[in-house]
Amino acid sequence: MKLQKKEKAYLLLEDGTLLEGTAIGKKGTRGGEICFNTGMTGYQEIYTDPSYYGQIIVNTNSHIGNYGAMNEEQESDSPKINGLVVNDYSYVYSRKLATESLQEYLERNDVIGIADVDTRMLVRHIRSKGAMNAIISSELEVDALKAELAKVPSMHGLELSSQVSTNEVYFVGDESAPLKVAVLDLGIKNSILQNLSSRGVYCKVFPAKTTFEEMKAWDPDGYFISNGPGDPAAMDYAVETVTQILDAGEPLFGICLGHQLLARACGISTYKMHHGHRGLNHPIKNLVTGLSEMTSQNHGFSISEEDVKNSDRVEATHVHLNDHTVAGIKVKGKKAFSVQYHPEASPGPHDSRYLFDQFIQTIKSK
Ligand SMILES: NC(=O)CC[C@H](N)C(=O)O
Repeated sequence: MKLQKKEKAYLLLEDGTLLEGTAIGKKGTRGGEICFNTGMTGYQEIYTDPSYYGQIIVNTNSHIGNYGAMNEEQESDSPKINGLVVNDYSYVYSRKLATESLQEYLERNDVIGIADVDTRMLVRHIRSKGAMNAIISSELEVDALKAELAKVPSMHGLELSSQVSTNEVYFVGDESAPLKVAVLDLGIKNSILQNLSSRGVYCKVFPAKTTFEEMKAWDPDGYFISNGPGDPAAMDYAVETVTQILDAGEPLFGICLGHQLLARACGISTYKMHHGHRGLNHPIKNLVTGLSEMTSQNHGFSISEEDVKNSDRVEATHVHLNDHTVAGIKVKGKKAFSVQYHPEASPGPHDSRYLFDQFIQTIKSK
């Protein structure tokens, strides 16, 4: 093992909180919205989930890096987080299948991070003060850092999907599969596409700003609206696409950002949560079956409970048992439904994968 020389890094929060730690990953300075994920495993899947684009992630699990990194655990082509905050960082790894250390992986992919931070204190701080911007630096002193932090845009009102979506159309699955689904890529995770293709779905993945007419020209059996980063209130272009899919009466399934956009297309407003839901053990109740499921979550916006209650267009199908936020909806009289959480897991429990089967049943009943 190469001996690591410890270099200082700072983490500065928008409310003035300043923490000192050790620089990890690539050296440099980068800001974003700070949020925490409570998952005990799956760090590489989290860092490569494009929904985290623009955000600095704090892992609450205190040991990070100890099982290294490997290609099969990428949820997109590279890490998408703007920064990483951890407590006990491991430069060595002890998993046979891993191909490199987390340090090699982060350096190679330009991810800036800080270790040796009291993450328990930091998480309690974010949980009581709410989501805010922050900046990590291994090169600037505090005054210069304050000036850089002031330039970091607020997540409120930010459109980010078009920056992480594919530029070119591509296909996933077997061309001779029985079903064809048009996928609107707003920052999609690989495991969603795997969950569809392994169930006999041939997927054509379209860039974020594709219109309904362009997708329809392929003559798909159904439409999927993906997860992704940013504020759904800044995505009228995608709300328009979803509205047209609904008007055409086509089967539609949305996950996370896709859920928020389906809600907006039905006149339900979205709002920024105090500090969001990010972890692998969020309890959800399915209001149709009465059964509960443990879910993987990653969202900082939510759809209005009040609007859903008063809506004659949608009904709630799932509720989050910790705070009673709406976790799933279906559109009355349509073949369209969505969930706020991640049935594909990766990382996380597999309780909710039945939703992919439900989508396929919905398409078949067309
Ligand atoms: N995972 C997602 O799709 C996140 C959706 C949205 N960007 C949010 O933070 O709520």
